[in-house]
Amino acid sequence: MVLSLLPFNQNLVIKSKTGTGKTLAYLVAAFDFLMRVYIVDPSRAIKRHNLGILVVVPTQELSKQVFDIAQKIFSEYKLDVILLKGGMSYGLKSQMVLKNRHDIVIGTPQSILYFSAQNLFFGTSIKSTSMLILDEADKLLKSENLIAISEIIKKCPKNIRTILTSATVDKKTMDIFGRNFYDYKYKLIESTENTNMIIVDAIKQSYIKSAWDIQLPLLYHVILTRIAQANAKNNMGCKIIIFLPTVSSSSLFANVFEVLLGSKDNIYPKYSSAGQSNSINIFHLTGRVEQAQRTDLSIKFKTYDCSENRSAILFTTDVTSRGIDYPNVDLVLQIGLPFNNTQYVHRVGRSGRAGAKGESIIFLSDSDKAIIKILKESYDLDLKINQEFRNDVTVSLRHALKKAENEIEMLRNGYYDKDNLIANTGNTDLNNMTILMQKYANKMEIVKNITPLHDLRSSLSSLLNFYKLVSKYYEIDNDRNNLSVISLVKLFDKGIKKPNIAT
Ligand SMILES: Nc1ncnc2c1ncn2[C@@H]1O[C@H](COP(=O)(O)OP(=O)(O)OP(=O)(O)O)[C@@H](O)[C@H]1O
Repeated sequence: MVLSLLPFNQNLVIKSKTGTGKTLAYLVAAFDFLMRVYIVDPSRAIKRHNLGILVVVPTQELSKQVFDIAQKIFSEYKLDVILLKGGMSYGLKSQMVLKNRHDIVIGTPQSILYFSAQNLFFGTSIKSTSMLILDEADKLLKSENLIAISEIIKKCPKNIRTILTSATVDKKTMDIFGRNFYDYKYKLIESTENTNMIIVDAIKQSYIKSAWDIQLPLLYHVILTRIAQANAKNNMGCKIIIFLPTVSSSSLFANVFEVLLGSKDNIYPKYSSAGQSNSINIFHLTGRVEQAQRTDLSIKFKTYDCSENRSAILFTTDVTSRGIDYPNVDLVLQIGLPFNNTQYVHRVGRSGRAGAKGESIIFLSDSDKAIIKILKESYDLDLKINQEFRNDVTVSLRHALKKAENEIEMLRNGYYDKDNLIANTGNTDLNNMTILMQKYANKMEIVKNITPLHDLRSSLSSLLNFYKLVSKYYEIDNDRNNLSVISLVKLFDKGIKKPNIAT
């Protein structure tokens, strides 16, 4: 679509649903533009300190992803693509910029500003930029990034050509851009007539009613059900992304599921059901993970091979919600609320990419319900309750969990034959909630003993802070909600001391 509008003489705003190929579209448009610049003024193509295209993206992961695609297009024509990535030594970055031409430079606002301040040559070359691209423009023009973007734009020439893109770019974004930077005329390219519909139809969306004191066992049930269903079909595993509101809560959940499902810390390997423990890999990626490790994790999850019943589960925060293209993600789960309606859209859009089918389920406690109305109003989206994991499933799960915990209590007090209990947990019949919860409760004993109290504490206070922050947006009753979130502690009640959390 973008190509059909070429040659163009205008700024572009590219808006299309998540996962429909905006990156390639803007890179091809940018490539075409740069070729025209070089034909009109061949000296620009050979001068070392001219910058052709500057691509600004919100995260390091996204900058690497755009770099990989840009290299495929630009390198064919011996054009230089430079990635300003975090964690590179200053000397190495300097060398790259000095040695190479600057046909296309990709970075986050922070890496671009850092490097332009540190390196005189890059600082000078940015003044000659021909085209500026803001990928995930609505995110980049939010208050937290606005100062940095403003600094970058001040360094660029006044007559610069621009491309702004995102699935959720809207008039408000364009107004912010126009008001703060240029008196802006642009050509809007939209891939859909119904501008409200931002999520592709191929993603099946639903919600599950889930109070915080049941989140972990219910999540365990949902994950194992989906994996069993995938295994039954051609021995394939699942790729699942699980979003949590904060870094600490995502760490807590990742650590718990590492024990519940992963191969590490599997203290009693013989209790794991056949083919399960070694075939589920837990990944954990947040902004607090060191950059080199983040890149490594990201590549491993992206290229994960789900054949032979192998599954990968990524616990993450919004660092992964925008633009990141992990192919073949079967399921996106959200525990609790996203920051706002656009974050919901971007998270869901990690599934169902490039025409693939996908699924999204959000776990909502009673206080979280306002999001259903907000999604209806903003995107005309009818989020329906999930029929497979309805209330009666939660009720029977609660019942089975209580029974399993009582059994363990009896075992602890010497009333049960340990081997008898363990033998039950080896059963793989997921339809049998009693057995499933026995298995869960048994593993949770390990979790409770190894989870540091301070992890539980920091996870809870981060959740409470997050909900306080978004309570106005979602019209949440803070006091009621706090009690609900704190009930997550119940899941850790035995084995470790209950923390005293101030509300
Ligand atoms: N012409 C094409 N034919 C087939 N696949 C394509 C085409 N263009 C892009 N893709 C693939 O589509 C997937 C999604 O592309 P991309 O990441 O650019 O989506 P996006 O629209 O930017 O999504 P988001 O809004 O989530 O950032 C990628 O795996 C990409 O390789």
